[in-house]
Amino acid sequence: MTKPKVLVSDKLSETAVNIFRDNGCDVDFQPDLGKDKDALLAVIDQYDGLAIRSATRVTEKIIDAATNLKVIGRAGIGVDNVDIKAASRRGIIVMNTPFGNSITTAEHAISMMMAVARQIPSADASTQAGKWEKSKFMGVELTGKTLGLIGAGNIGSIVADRAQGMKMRVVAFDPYLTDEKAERLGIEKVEMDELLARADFITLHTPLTDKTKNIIDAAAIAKMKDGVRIVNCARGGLIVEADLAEAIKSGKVAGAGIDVFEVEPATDSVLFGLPNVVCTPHLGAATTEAQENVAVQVAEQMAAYLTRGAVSNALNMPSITAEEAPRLTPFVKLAETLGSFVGQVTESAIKDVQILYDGHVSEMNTKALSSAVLAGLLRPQMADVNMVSAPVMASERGIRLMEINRAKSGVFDGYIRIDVTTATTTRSIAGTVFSDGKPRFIQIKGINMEAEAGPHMLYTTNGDTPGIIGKLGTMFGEAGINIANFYLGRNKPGGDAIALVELDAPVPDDFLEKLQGHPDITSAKPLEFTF
Ligand SMILES: NC(=O)c1ccc[n+]([C@@H]2O[C@H](COP(=O)([O-])OP(=O)(O)OC[C@H]3O[C@@H](n4cnc5c(N)ncnc54)[C@H](O)[C@@H]3O)[C@@H](O)[C@H]2O)c1
Ligand SMILES: O=C(O)[C@H](O)COP(=O)(O)O
Repeated sequence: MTKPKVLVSDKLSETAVNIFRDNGCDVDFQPDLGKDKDALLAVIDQYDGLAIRSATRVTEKIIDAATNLKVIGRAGIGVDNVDIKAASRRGIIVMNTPFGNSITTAEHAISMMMAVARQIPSADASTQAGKWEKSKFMGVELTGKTLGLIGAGNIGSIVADRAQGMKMRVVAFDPYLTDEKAERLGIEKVEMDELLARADFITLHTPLTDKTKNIIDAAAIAKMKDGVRIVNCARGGLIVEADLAEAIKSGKVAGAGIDVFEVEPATDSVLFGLPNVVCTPHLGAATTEAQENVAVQVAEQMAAYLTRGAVSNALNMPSITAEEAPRLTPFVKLAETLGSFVGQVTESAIKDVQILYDGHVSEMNTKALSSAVLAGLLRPQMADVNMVSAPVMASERGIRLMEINRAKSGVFDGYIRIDVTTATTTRSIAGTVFSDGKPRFIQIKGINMEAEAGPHMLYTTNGDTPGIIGKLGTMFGEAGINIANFYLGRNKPGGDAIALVELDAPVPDDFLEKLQGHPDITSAKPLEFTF
């Protein structure tokens, strides 16, 4: 088997290279390549994995050219430099390392807060310039002051903890912060306007999203206390730099610590040179410890996915641990097969997909299984869809997904049933996995049967009349088509009957037409399954 090939296109610790190699991947370490988008574009089709930090911009154009890419690994937290939508559509997993640099970044935010409180950079420059400007650099204490956190996730929580150690009172605005977590952290949850009105120091710890972009603008600054100090070690674009610059000049804002900029690298900024503005070049994650953490973690995660199918910390796919992967894999295959069956017999737009997980299957990673059902269902329409892209494709097509988990309710220890509804009908199929690890159909259209899924199958429906099975068998024989397996089922004597026929090769077109024109056969559909 050829080894997966990984490109490291940013400045990652070289430990990552060894981890990739030790875990069965070939790796190209080109730490400056990511900054040159044309160079990246020219080589990206050679790689199965791309490991990056924030300097590589993985645009839709890069993703379109990345015909072999399976995983993008961000050694760090923010993934705003990756077009996740485009990656998902192409079935490429995007993973990050959500905790590896959080302590380091929180410490940087605290350092910035202290540097701004005591004007340390300017005092240092002045002192080293031979001036002794003791009265010029009057600072403020942190003890007893109110810190307002905008965003109280991983980094915000650590900042809160460290600030409390310095006897600050901490309030936070974060719509997704639960009351229980706020209580556990010992912080007061407040609305944005209250935070702006009460905080002596404001630090930002949110991702850059449509909602957080420009969250600190002139209007927000106007609601702040006079003499407030602001720190941004999260993302450029959260603060409108021109508005902050005006507020610094007017004295409304007494200082700012800025690690991240609207445009990076920031070689020029309206904030440069203003009094008590402390700037660093996106150094939040820049410690030996954090860089080692994120490099090791991203390499382990990517290699685990490329060589063993384990998924962790993916932003566009449910996690699958290396331990559960072997047990889950046959059920993923089953889920895809059930989806594929219905996808192949459905020729109109799908509205709803209901997936029932019964018995022990309901305790598995059903998110991953649902992605597999959708992938199987959509593949007849979209050849390249996979478990990553299927949920996006389904939602873009307005397909509603509903999952039901249920305790064991029948003879099987566990099974999956899917009901797929179009404008005119609902199709239903159920299946399970036996100890041989192979998918079995156990019910089609509510009719019980037990059929092993094979690569080439024919599905027929007919009225339950005497002699039909013999007629079918004769037709196959006369056409010289060998039957590998023949499975039958009916809802009641004389009612609806179905047959699933496994063949050694795909059903020839002329034979299919003959079957479809036969007066005793209601429908005949060829089915192909890839395992
Ligand atoms: N400067 C650096 O080098 C550096 C290093 C690491 C992380 N970061 C950035 O820091 C940010 C936070 O990282 P994290 O690990 O704490 O992420 P996180 O996901 O743990 O926390 C983000 C928090 O922001 C909150 N949030 C989302 N939308 C919000 C809104 N509209 N208003 C208020 N809060 C909102 C979320 O509920 C969440 O609690 C990320 O953008 C990350 O990229 C920067
Ligand atoms: O989101 C992050 O992890 C930080 O912004 C760090 O970015 P960097 O890896 O480019 O330093």
